[in-house]
Amino acid sequence: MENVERIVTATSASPNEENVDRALRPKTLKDYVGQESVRSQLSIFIEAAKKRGEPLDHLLLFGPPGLGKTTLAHIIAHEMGVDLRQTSGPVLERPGDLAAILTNLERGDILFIDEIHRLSHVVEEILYPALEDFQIDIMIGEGPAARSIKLDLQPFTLIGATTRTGMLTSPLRARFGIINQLQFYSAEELARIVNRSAALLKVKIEPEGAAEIARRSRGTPRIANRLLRRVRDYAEVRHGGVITREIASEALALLGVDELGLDGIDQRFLRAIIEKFSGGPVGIDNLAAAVGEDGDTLEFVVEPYLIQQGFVLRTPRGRMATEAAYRHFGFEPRPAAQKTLF
Ligand SMILES: Nc1ncnc2c1ncn2[C@@H]1O[C@H](COP(=O)(O)OP(=O)(O)OP(=O)(O)O)[C@@H](O)[C@H]1O
Ligand SMILES: [Mg+2]
Repeated sequence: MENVERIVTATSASPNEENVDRALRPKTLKDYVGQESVRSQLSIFIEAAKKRGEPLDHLLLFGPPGLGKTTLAHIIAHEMGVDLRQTSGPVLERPGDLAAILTNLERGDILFIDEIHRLSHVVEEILYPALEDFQIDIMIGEGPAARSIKLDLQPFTLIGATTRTGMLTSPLRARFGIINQLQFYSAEELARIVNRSAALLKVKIEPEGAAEIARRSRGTPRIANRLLRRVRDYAEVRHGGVITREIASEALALLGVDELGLDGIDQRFLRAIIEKFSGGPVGIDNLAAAVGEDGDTLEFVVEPYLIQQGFVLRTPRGRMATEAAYRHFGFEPRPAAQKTLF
């Protein structure tokens, strides 16, 4: 069962949800909503690479969970007309695991490594010459008889995805020709995504219903699609299936998602800064303890959206709640709150 309180957390929860993710994934760059600058850059790079008959440059995609990194990797493969091999940092335990994949790639193929910041050092070292010269050095045999041999690879494209670009080593980062950051989506873009998903899922939805879901989706397509499915359940049981604005709004309130799309963790996070730490500044570890959540989750999943929305400031001395956060919870802003900033 999905935990209702965490409904707007973007992390993909269950294998079942991954199936839905896949079914709702746009297949072409044209159907990929939003991310204008990334999209227009990529379409030029893709066209140029195709004209030259060369593989695309290695590409790094980063941004919070659920914004469409995996989707984009698949779209690029589709647009280039090549196959995509998907793996992830933690899955590649030994150099041999990666070598096996690399030597099986065909010319122009895409290797997609999710959570690339979690590659182990020894595996990462295999990757460097592979990316640069399409060659790998592997050790054959053991002990004194061990020797290293070079293997040639077919030219390929690496697409790395990460939520935490800061954790990438600089040699690895330097080997990407293209680095793209995905941004949170606007409510209008999310409404387009909700309408598209509703059509695919054969859900009846009014434009205001889609807009309501979009507004409360934390700028994140995965959350928009998840909320759509929850609201659909509610509409089917209570209202004969059509999602109107009122029904969306009622259902979302029931799910603990407030008018701005903030869920249980967001609310506890902001309230803790305000109520337990007098508005901050407070370090992420203290906050994690107060909220009962893992610090990394707070920093890389919860906080980015709250910062983007102007509820939290990240300062050298820690996190601070802004006036907007005080007002959102109906508190009088702390008089000194803004002054301590400077
Ligand atoms: N630009 C987009 N247009 C339409 N739908 C999108 C877009 N981006 C993402 N989606 C939808 O959101 C879902 C989640 O996207 P995706 O799995 O690509 O996110 P992700 O960035 O890889 O997340 P994670 O960091 O958790 O791996 C997909 O199923 C897809 O349907
Ligand atoms: Mg992904």
